[in-house]
Amino acid sequence: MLGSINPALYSVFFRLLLLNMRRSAAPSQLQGKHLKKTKFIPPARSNPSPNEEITKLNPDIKLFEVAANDTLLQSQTNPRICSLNLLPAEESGREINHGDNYKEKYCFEAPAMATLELHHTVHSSPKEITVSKGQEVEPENLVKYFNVIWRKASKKKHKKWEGDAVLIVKGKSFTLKDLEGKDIGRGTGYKFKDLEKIEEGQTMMIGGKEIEVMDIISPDDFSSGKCFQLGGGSPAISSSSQAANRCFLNPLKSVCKPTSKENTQSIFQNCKPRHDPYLPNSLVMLRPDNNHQRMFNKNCFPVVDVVIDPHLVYHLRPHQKEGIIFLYECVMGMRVNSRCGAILADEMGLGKTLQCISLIWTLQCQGPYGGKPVIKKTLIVTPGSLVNNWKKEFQKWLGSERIKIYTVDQDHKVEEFIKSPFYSVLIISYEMLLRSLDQIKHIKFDLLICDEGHRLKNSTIKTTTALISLSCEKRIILTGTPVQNDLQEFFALIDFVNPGILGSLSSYRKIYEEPIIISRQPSASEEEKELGERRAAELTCLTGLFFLRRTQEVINKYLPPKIENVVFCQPGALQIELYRKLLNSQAVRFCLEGLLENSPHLICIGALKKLCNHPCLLFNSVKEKGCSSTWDENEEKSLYEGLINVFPADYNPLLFTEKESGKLQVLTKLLAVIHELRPTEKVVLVSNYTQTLNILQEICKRHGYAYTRLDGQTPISQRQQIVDGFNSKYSSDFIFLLSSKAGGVGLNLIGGSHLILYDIDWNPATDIQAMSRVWRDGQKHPVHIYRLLTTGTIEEKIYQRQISKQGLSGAVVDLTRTSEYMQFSVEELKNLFTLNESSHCITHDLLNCDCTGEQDHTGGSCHLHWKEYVQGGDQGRRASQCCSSQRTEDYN
Ligand SMILES: Nc1ncnc2c1ncn2[C@@H]1O[C@H](COP(=O)(O)OP(=O)(O)OP(=O)(O)O)[C@@H](O)[C@H]1O
Ligand SMILES: [Mg+2]
Repeated sequence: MLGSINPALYSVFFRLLLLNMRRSAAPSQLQGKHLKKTKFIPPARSNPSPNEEITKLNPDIKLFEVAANDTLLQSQTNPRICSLNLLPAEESGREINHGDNYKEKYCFEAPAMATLELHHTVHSSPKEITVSKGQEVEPENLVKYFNVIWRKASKKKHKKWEGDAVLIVKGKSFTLKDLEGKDIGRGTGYKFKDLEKIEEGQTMMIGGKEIEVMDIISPDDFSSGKCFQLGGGSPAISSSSQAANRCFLNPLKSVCKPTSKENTQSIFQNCKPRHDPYLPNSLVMLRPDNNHQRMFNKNCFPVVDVVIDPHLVYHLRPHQKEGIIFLYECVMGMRVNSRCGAILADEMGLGKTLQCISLIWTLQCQGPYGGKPVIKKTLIVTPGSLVNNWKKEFQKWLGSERIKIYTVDQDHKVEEFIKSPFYSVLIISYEMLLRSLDQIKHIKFDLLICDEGHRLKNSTIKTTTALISLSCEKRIILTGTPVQNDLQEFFALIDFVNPGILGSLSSYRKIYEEPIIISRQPSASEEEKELGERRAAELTCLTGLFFLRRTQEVINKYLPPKIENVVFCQPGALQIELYRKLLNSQAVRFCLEGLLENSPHLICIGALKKLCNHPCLLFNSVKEKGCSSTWDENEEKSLYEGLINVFPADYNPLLFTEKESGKLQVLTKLLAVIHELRPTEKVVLVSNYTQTLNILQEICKRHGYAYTRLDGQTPISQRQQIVDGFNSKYSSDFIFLLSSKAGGVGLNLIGGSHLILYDIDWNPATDIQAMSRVWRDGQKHPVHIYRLLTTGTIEEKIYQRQISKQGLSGAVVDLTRTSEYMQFSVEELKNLFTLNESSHCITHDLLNCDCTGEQDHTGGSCHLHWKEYVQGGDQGRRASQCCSSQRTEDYN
């Protein structure tokens, strides 16, 4: 009986396992200053004129060098740089609050690569091996690297150099690589004496190619890959990147050009910061350096401080201030010369929306040159469920008068936005964007924000190609779960925001992906490992300039505590019998023998997962397919054959009972306890399947719980209303039924303080996203997360896989990856297709926990066994495990 449940029982309700699953990403490395490299200059013009020298520093060509070495140009006197500056000269060194870690502006956390762990370890450079005779290294092992230019051997009079290359001399052999990393020449058997003598300026014939040695490359520059970035025709400016070239256009040109002399004068006279930069808490953006001014301030407007609206600053958390500075510098092309893209990959709930709103509001009203606004129109593309959430956030932070927002839905077409001069921000879902692309293409957007942008990981999908086709060069991707375990997908995100910055895909593969992947293989040699690590560090360094990720730790102190519980539930009798039968089916046996084609294991896995949720979910398939005579459904037939006899003869799936599913039984008890003991608190109940949500909805009805529901069928226009209704303190809803596919990302469900994940996904990122819906800014109560797992079944195995993957990678994984892409070995399938009935909880057994798992809970005694340990490196997080035991029968 509900009334008789002891409150203490609430806390020890089930077998618990608390695991803190994420680790902080380590900080990125400061990008070092690169030495200026000799470039590919045709020999006849080997003494460049001063102008050419400047051309060499054109960011299009010397991208990484200039990005890291801004001072190079600043120190030069350039008469074209405006000297008119309304602030006194000495002011340039004044104290203005540029945010907490302003000084370390390039030290934000870099992208953490999950499986490939592309991060952070900058290893000492490989020992330099030279060919000098005094050394004891065997000649065959000596390696030297050179920048060279090359051309085919020819007797023609007017020969042309064809390009830059890297010459690698090892012992008696050499390899010539172009700047995309491809081998373009090889040779062996050379006299050691000849190779030993190679020096700058020397020309020689090697492998049918004439080369001229430009300079020596240090082993460090070779292993980091820098020597490939800096040459002429640098991959950083590959032809794939039209947009990259467009970055050099003056971002202000459409909004900043003064139309008349008077206009110019008035700009000069009235030009002052919109907000006072000297107030104690003012947040002032970085002033453009001389290089930037030369590029973007063609009209020589006075430089004015850009100051974030104090109204916003008042609310901003420290990490949000840093985030705004980061975004500002990225989109203004101040971090990587003339590249205007950024990826803000803060973990869920850190307020990426507010950071973007602050940026939009700032750029729309201000600019560093003459105070003229940098942008006019912004396009925000977001999942359907979040369109109105964005609008609401704009209103929350800026009210409805400051900025006019237009959201597109069935009844509000893009045409309205085009016709009206009032709106400056267009918010649209990814689906609607594709439908309205023709109209959208004709609008000039100055800033593009792609929320939950991990979906752009594939450059060939329609959404990505549609967005790439928009001419806007200031692009921001927002994501709480960036693609981090696949280097190609990572490339797609990077290339979307800063097209061409990593070169072409083929050069990226040769220079970064291949060495990194090879270095991770167990068979990798020391040399390969070292090379892979160096390339990974270099890649992290480059992308870290415009990739920012902070973990939830930064907001911990503003939020109430969060308690994560993993609840292991014993399966019901019907479930066990059906489960055994499924595992004995011909389909499963064939899978284990590798005898069937077309991934039949996915059908088997799907059936087992349904069964774990509730046997009634399987009944219809069993009835239809188990008895079907259609040849096509042979595989499913062989899975379900004979199962119908396990169900009671008069079984009616509509009249399902709680007892038939261990998890459902636990769930109903849990809901009852929460309802009784915390009557003012609400529950978010999440499933990956609509059919399961139907069952959960039926449970709500049976128990008289007021509920609301959001799934894929809910019209987009109604979604925010449903969310607002639930979050309102006046709402009588006790339960929010949520489909993780439809509403797992981005939603704020702070009205609920209990979140129950009814089923588990293969991809931990999906679960983490769903779990982050309630533990967010604005939450008033301590948050309880419950993950329900059926003991001994496939659910426990998936959970273990999740933990081990996260443990290994220490970072999130790709949100969009589903089981269809998963490969299983026969061994893994054997493990998945086993029912462990002998143990109460195999996960608990694997943890080697001291607790016996056999506590007696009668009388409400709480026997919890705690272990605390520190995970990770310097920023190691506290993770807690709590093991307790309870059989579901105890609650009958
Ligand atoms: N400085 C702040 N003070 C108070 N509330 C804030 C602040 N910043 C953000 N919030 C609130 O926190 C909630 C979460 O913010 P937001 O939706 O922007 O998170 P997010 O980073 O986009 O997370 P997700 O990756 O899940 O989409 C919102 O309700 C937002 O209004
Ligand atoms: Mg968001």
